[in-house]
Amino acid sequence: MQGWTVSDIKLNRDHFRMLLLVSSASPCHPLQSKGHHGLVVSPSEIKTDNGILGRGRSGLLTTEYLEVFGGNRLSGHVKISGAKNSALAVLAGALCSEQELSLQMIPDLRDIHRMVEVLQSLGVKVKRLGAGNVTVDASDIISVEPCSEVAGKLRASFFVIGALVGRKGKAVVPLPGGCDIGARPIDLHVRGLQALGAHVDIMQGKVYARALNGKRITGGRFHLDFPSVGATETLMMAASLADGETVLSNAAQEPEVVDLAQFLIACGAKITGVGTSTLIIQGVKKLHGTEYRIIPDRIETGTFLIAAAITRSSISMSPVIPSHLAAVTGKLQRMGCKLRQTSSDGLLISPSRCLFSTSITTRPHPGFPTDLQPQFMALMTSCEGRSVIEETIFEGRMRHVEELRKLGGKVVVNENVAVVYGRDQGSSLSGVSVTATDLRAGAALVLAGLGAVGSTQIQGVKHIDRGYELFDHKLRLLGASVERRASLPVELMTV
Ligand SMILES: CC(=O)N[C@H]1[C@@H](OP(=O)(O)OP(=O)(O)OC[C@H]2O[C@@H](n3ccc(=O)[nH]c3=O)[C@H](O)[C@@H]2O)O[C@H](CO)[C@@H](O)[C@@H]1O
Ligand SMILES: C=C(OP(=O)(O)O)C(=O)O
Repeated sequence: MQGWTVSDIKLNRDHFRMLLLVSSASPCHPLQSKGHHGLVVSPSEIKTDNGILGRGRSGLLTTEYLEVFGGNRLSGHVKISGAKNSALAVLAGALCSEQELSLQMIPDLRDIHRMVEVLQSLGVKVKRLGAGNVTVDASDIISVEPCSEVAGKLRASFFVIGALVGRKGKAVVPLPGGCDIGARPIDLHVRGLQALGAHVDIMQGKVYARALNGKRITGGRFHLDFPSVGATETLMMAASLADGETVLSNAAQEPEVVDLAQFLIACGAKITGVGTSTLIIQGVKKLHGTEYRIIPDRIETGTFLIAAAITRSSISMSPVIPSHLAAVTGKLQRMGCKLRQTSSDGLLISPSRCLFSTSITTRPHPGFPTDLQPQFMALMTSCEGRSVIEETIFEGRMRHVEELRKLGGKVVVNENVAVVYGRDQGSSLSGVSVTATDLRAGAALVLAGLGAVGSTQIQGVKHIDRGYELFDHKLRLLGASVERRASLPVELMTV
């Protein structure tokens, strides 16, 4: 196929939009390859002197940023979307089923789009029916190697290794991407698959796994040194289609792991101990079709609770499963927020004007979730007193600190412990341009902007779009002043 190259030209807005349309094609089916000199319009990456452009919601590529004017009080109700991390795991799990599946509450997110592309590259038929309803038909798997270019961009793509090894006896899966919050090795996935009867090699960025007997893995016993969410999910999928019994001990108990287990059970898997640290899985020959509804996103819920707290506003939200958020709501209550269930799945938060400092230590579920740590740090800068955060899950999850400092947050970090000084102790947020380095860091900066004086511009919106459905739109509906702005580059860089 012929390449599309452009050299030494200035592009006006229309040229640029045309190129963006071209470049919104799937990287798994590129429209063009690398040329000689000049700009190469690659589907995944367009370079400008501003950096690499992100993919916008409309399918166009733009360098977008969010502008938040702080100080608005929020009010009203927010609809919570389906859980990103459940939906991703269930989409991987869909590979286990030989019949069509009907999934509800699948959020419309960048990571979900990528996961769909990963499945499509394996021959899976996915139809988006709107309003979070999706059908997935993995009856005909034509490849056991997902498209590297997309799979390498998200963490959850790696989880397909379990489903493929279970269903087809082999898989070749690229090392995963995901948020840049630590080394994030995959040793537990690999050792677990070996314990279940697979031979695993890692070569040139790809993991090759195959059943030792050439056909089906056998199942086995595996103790996870750490209750890894992803490794538990990978192994649960593989074990569901193994020839024998599997016992996973020290398994993760996160609601998203439970959701995947419930989904697999609905497809005919035999799993007991769901929600505990020991999972016993009797392998079955095949899984069948089902209808399944994803749980509401507890991290999105927590983010909106913090949005209310940082603006000292009362808002309600649904659907919510309060038990999924007990560690978070407990902390908010101790800081001075009133929380009330308004219905079986509705939650109302009313913070007092003065919130007090607290301490959090991130832990596996039911402990405080690491995915809400950056957002909580933003909130702590607005409280009275000195708060302490200990991050124990990811060694690199403090990158938001530098950006919060630019906004006027006083935070001192020593290894994995951050001391956050409240507004009576030197923190005083006022708007400035900051950059999201990962998904939750981005959310934290938006929340900080809501509580800051003046205009905060958050660059790196592509990270936020990976995991929050219509984040800025939902905030606007609550009365926040948040605008998504596109900064079109004047000139594209040559490569
Ligand atoms: C797509 C998805 O569901 N992402 C979530 C999932 O990520 P993910 O599944 O990657 O997180 P894990 O629970 O596996 O990671 C937790 C810790 O275990 C370590 N580890 C993990 C696997 C392994 O083989 N070896 C190893 O050492 C990691 O480096 C990390 O320090 O759970 C995390 C912890 O709740 C969340 O923050 C992520 O949002
Ligand atoms: C870390 C996260 O996602 P991922 O594991 O996909 O990088 C997250 O959702 O906060």
